[in-house]
Amino acid sequence: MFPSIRKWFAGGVCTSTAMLHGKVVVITGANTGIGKETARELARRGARVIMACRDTAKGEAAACEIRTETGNQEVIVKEMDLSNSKSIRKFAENFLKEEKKLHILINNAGAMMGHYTKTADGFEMHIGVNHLGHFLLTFLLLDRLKQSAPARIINVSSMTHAFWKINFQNLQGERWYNPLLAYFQSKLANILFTRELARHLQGTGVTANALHPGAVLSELGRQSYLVSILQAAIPFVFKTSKEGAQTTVYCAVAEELTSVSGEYFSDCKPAWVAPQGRDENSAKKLWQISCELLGIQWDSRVCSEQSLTT
Ligand SMILES: NC(=O)C1=CN([C@@H]2O[C@H](COP(=O)(O)OP(=O)(O)OC[C@H]3O[C@@H](n4cnc5c(N)ncnc54)[C@H](OP(=O)(O)O)[C@@H]3O)[C@@H](O)[C@H]2O)C=CC1
Ligand SMILES: CC1=C(/C=C/C(C)=C/C=C/C(C)=C/C=O)C(C)(C)CCC1
Repeated sequence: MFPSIRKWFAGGVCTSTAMLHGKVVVITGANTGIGKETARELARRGARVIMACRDTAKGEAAACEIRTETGNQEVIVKEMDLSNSKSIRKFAENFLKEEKKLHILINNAGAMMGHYTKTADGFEMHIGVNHLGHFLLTFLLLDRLKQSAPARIINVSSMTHAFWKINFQNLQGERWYNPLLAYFQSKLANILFTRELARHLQGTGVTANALHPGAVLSELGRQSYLVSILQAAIPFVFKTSKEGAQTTVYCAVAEELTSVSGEYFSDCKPAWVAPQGRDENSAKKLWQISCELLGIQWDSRVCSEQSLTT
């Protein structure tokens, strides 16, 4: 009985055997948890994997393990702190100098905080790292993705997007604050961003999809009492990080998703999106506010080039 219950909690498995020789992948937050297991699997499939990590020592330890296990020496660590737009711009600038192709961008990194904190740019940490950091990174790397089409952008969101809304009157939590609600808001932002991004990318050969990895026994709860308690109290309902990486790997490699864009997946299949994640007006409003906060103009070639030098 127990193994079958455990198998149910383990969730969907990516059955595609597609290999990725000659493909370049960027994964944020790849030093641990779901990101590390995604990096391991894509390296095993032959991709050149750039692990974008804020702590390069932790990143190098993970990369070394992956290189040894898979025999793929093209697993590279680069520094990027999503809580600092200067660091994101520096990463993108170096990447564009060094890499001529980018086929898969996986916006995986995620912060879950226990109290109010701000990024170096003064944004509330959840919206700053989980949404705005990835929004800026995607903007800076988009031309390379378009040049490498067919290409894919994958945003790791969460089922918790359904538990809250985008509070445009209190986006940065300055009026009142709850860290868990701020996390939920940022995961909803991931879905709305994906939706609007897919619309912008129509006809470019670049797709954008979002996903829920499942409830995963990773380091995500390190600063959240609630998640730590859940992980300790009911560990059997949580996936391992390898199980949690399956839907990301599916979105990255599945042949049937080549021209699927703007969708949301869980357990390697399409999943239900809460009404607030399907709201086009919110998606457009969030897009516009994100551009304003980051000082970027998405559709302007001139600004896109300037943004790399400022
Ligand atoms: N675990 C779960 O149950 C669920 C997770 N998710 C999502 O999955 C994704 C991966 O999370 P998971 O593997 O579980 O969590 P982990 O905490 O294990 O991994 C998160 C990764 O993000 C990195 N990160 C955090 N802040 C920053 C930053 N400022 N700049 C760069 N990297 C950063 C971490 O780096 P470092 O090690 O240096 O802190 C780490 O590599 C997240 O987006 C999360 O929201 C969604 C639903 C459920
Ligand atoms: C109890 C229980 C569940 C546990 C859910 C949990 C523990 C979710 C954690 C989500 C997190 C941490 C999301 C982060 O973005 C399941 C698996 C739905 C199945 C039904 C019973």
